[in-house]
Amino acid sequence: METGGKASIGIIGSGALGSYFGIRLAKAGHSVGFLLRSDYEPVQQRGMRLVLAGDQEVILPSPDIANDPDQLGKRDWVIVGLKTTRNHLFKTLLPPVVGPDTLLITIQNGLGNAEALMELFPDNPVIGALCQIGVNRKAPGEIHSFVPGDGFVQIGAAVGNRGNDYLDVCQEAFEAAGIRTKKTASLGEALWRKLMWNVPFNGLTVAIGGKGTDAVCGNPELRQTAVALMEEIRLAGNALGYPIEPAYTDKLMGFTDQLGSYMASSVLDWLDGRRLEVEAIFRKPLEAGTAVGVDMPELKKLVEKLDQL
Ligand SMILES: NC(=O)C1=CN([C@@H]2O[C@H](COP(=O)(O)OP(=O)(O)OC[C@H]3O[C@@H](n4cnc5c(N)ncnc54)[C@H](OP(=O)(O)O)[C@@H]3O)[C@@H](O)[C@H]2O)C=CC1
Ligand SMILES: CC(C)(CO)C(=O)C(=O)O
Repeated sequence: METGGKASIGIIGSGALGSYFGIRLAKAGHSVGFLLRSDYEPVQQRGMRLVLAGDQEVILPSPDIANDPDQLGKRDWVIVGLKTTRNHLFKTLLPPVVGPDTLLITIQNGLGNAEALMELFPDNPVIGALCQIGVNRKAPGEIHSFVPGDGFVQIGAAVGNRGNDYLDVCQEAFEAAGIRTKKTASLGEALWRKLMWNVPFNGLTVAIGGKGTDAVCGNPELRQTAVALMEEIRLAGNALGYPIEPAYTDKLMGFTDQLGSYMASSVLDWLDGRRLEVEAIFRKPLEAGTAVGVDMPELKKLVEKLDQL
């Protein structure tokens, strides 16, 4: 797709976050096809809607939907919004929509997603999009954004991949669709910085029975554990070559204090009985940090706890 042009986009994993991107990009004039599973019939009848934090709505009365990836056909871009627990489905869901030049964009949390895409499609451009966006699917095809202003996304190319050539056009299309987008020269560093928040706050809030972030921030012992987890991740990131400064821990704690009772996506999964993304968000960082000699006792305990749930 040329700068300023419109892309043909497939959304594979049209849940909360995938639908958020798809609805915004469709409204901006791109040709977006959504792969749906359980939501297919209700969305066929009622369409899709995005309810923004101030109650404003973006409505797609008749979105282009499919319940089989073959019906979507090859796309210019494919946005992957599956939970990482479903990454084993890449090999069946993606080949029908991915052509030789299709840009693959993973909007998933955690480690290993871009790599899994590159393993299947070694010659395709791959971009990781790390979302500081908070959305929830309250009914089929009905997505609620609960971060005022919607937050933002950080995009970066996977190492050794031609995704770099697509960052500008991707940023431009996202911005034009109302998705605030920053570029990063190091997807790895951005991932480890994001893990510094996801590990303590997605993990501890589940481990204590599915609570908001204030339950961790407001309890001295849990707060100390959250800081210790952040430090373990930061040091692992440093050992892997990502220069994350010590002050970043304080910055994230200060930011989280402002959130009030925020329910991380893992808490919503846990409360709804969905599988937790333990591998991508917790176990892979533990393995990667340990492999470069960083002691991660708090993360080890957290993984053991999450495995028992
Ligand atoms: N929600 C958020 O605010 C944020 C989420 N993230 C990350 O984004 C990723 C997606 O999260 P989220 O959108 O919340 O997850 P959801 O569970 O809402 O979405 C996942 C979607 O994948 C679909 N799916 C699963 N299996 C198939 C299949 N075989 N065929 C077709 N569709 C399938 C599900 O369909 P079905 O409904 O039928 O199960 C569901 O719609 C995760 O990695 C998460 O950590 C990151 C930042 C914020
Ligand atoms: C970015 C954040 C904190 C939600 O926007 C998230 O990653 C999550 O809830 O899992």
